[in-house]
Amino acid sequence: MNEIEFRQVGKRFVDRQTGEPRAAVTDVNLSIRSGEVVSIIGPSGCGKSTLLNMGAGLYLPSEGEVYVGGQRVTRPVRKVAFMLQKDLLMPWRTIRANVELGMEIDGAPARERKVIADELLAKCHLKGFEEHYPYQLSGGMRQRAALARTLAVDPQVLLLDEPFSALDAQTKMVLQQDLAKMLFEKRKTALFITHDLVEAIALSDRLLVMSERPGTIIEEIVIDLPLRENPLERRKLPQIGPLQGRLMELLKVGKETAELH
Ligand SMILES: Nc1ncnc2c1ncn2[C@@H]1O[C@H](COP(=O)(O)OP(=O)(O)OP(=O)(O)O)[C@@H](O)[C@H]1O
Repeated sequence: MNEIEFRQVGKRFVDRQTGEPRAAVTDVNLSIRSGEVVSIIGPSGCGKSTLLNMGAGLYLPSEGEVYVGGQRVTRPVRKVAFMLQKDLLMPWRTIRANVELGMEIDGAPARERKVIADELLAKCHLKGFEEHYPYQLSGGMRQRAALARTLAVDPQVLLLDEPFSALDAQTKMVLQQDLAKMLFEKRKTALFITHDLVEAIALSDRLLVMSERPGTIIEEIVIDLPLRENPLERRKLPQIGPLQGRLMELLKVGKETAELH
């Protein structure tokens, strides 16, 4: 079954300079099967976040339709969780209370919330930090807490907008490993945005490459490699280099700088 589907989706925003509507994305068609992890890569400003916002029901498409779990998305839906570069933890709540937030809104009993939150925090290597406040944690630990909070509501679909881009390289790789493992074990569907080409290859079943604004999908690349549940090992495969090279060609990385010289 297709868990996420975009049918001829376009989105226009009013241009701040001209006051006229201007297309941010155009004619986007994509289908993501249940349990698949798909990454979107593309130049800055091509509309990646706009696509994710439409998937989450935060923006409505100007044209076309978005479906999640077979249902048309017209407002934020419960089965979709969003994770951003900023952890958005509430500073006045403990880490456990932050993880419990979504379950609290859903009306889950306190005992059940605590069991689920503590289990997820342990999986995210935050055992012993349940009673700490966000300011007492490092950036990487806060992002782990944000991941635990995202998973606590047991969403069908995860929309991840550059969740690790603010982290240092080593912390990022460890978090990718945790995320990949959990997505694999729980058979979650995920749509992931990143500027990091190796991260995209290491984590995904498939990549969608977007053009410059107005963004549309110009290429689909199936990552026919093992070890999706273990990106630390997948990174070491010899196919990674050539795949990265192909993506750099598609994104014309370095071409503009070369022209300047
Ligand atoms: N709410 C808005 N109002 C007006 N213009 C917007 C709005 N949101 C996005 N845009 C414009 O739409 C285009 C696509 O933005 P978007 O943030 O989706 O791109 P992106 O590919 O995620 O960028 P980046 O890689 O830099 O994060 C940009 O030119 C942006 O300025």
